[in-house]
Amino acid sequence: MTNRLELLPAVDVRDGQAVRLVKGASGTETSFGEPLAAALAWQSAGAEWLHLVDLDAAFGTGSNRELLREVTGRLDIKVELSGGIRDDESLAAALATGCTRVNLGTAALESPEWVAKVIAEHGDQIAVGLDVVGTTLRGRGWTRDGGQLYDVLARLDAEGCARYVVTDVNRDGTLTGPNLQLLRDVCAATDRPVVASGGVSSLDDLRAIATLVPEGVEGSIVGKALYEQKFTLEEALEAVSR
Ligand SMILES: O=C(O)c1ccccc1NCC(=O)[C@H](O)[C@H](O)COP(=O)(O)O
Repeated sequence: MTNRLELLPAVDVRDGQAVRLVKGASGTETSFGEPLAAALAWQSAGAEWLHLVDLDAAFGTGSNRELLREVTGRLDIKVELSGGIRDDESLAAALATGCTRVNLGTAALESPEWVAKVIAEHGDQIAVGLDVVGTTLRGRGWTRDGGQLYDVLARLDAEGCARYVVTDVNRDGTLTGPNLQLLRDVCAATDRPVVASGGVSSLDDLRAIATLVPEGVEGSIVGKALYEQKFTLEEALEAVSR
């Protein structure tokens, strides 16, 4: 684990476009244009990671697989691929893009035996997204309840899960700030690195997340704040560099 907070600018793709949702809800999209243009802009600005999401695959409304493969192939930086990775076929396609790791969501809740198998097979290439409301997990593009956070966390820890991407669904895409207490609580419950996701609105939010690095927060995904130009990626990287 590094001492500096890693930043993962997000490109969430729906129907071929980069979009942002409010609270992860289908139908709340604001479009921000070409995914490849956004990804290349973050790379040029100094990003070391991209968090790239196929929202159609997550919601079961289609697939942007070819587009995500093209975007990943055009980048030199590390890519975390998310959305609708739920079985051997979708996992193989995701890993074949050359991404650095994938983020499993629904599958971790609905197919625990498969997830245990792929964690054993792929190790550090598998992260699990813990998308929560209170301490209840949400699956299937965040439309169904999926069990209790700390029960699932204990199970995944025992199976050797390498890392968690933790999202407070009610903060996601709202620019209302990260749920720092949730991040602290998850870090206290696991010795695995945690990637924070959802709600970042300001450089102070990123500085606040960065104070949790000693507790186990490794990185932060940033979406809407960058698209709405609350700050630039260069400013964000500078803010967490010390
Ligand atoms: O990551 C997923 O698989 C996913 C599935 C369904 C709905 C949303 C999903 N991800 C959203 C994100 O990862 C956001 O880009 C990220 O939380 C950034 O949020 P914000 O900074 O609040 O815009």
